Amino acid sequence: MISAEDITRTYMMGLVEVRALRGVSVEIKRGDFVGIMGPSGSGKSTLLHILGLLDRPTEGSIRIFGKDVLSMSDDCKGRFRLSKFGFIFQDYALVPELTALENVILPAMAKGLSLAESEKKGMEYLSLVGLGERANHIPAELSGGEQQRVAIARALVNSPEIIFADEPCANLDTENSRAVLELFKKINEETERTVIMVSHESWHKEFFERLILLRDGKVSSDSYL
Ligand SMILES: Nc1ncnc2c1ncn2[C@@H]1O[C@H](COP(=O)(O)OP(=O)(O)OP(=O)(O)O)[C@@H](O)[C@H]1O
Repeated sequence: MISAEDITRTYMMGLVEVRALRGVSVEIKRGDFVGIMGPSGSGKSTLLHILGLLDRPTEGSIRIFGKDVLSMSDDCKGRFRLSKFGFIFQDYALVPELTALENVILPAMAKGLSLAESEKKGMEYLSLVGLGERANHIPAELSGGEQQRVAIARALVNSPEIIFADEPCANLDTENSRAVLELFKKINEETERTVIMVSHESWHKEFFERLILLRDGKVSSDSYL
């Protein structure tokens, strides 16, 4: 489903070259629950952003659902992301002035659904993450764990086939982290959604089905657990 070959990503910091990825090849199958782990600076977020089409590699090729995604225009990539991908970031990235429901429906409205349809779907996903009763609260009135669950509902609202999560538990305590991981596992098992998640907590491994370890911008191991 995702086939990435020989991905490199070099950043220029003035005259200094930072080689974040040095030739990464991965094949991700439909329904995989993949953890990407490795030391700080090993290239985990860079790889996630590249696979999620939020960043371009310096070299390499990526096919997603058989499409050569790197040759797409930015507009086309945007539409592709909106219909096929859901993103969850460590800082939740919610709009502070909007209610939980209004935040959740943003991708559905951007995709062209009517307000009524978007709200119906939004409520469905807020209920799925256990926040049906908090739909009219703004982020400041919710705990960190609740805000992350709103972000998860938002990532799911367009029924994406692939969920990309960049350290989604970084700001959560163990109990809330476990709730988020259990939710991913449930979504993965019940709907065969692919989940690709960056983490640096070794206990998260018990939830993953497959673990890709990065070291110095390369894959140091890749195995089903
Ligand atoms: N926008 C950027 N400009 C310059 N260098 C960058 C940029 N983004 C990442 N890097 C560098 O690329 C390397 C890999 O970064 P990346 O964030 O992918 O690592 P990571 O494994 O996710 O790290 P962490 O666990 O600390 O978040 C690091 O050396 C980082 O400093």
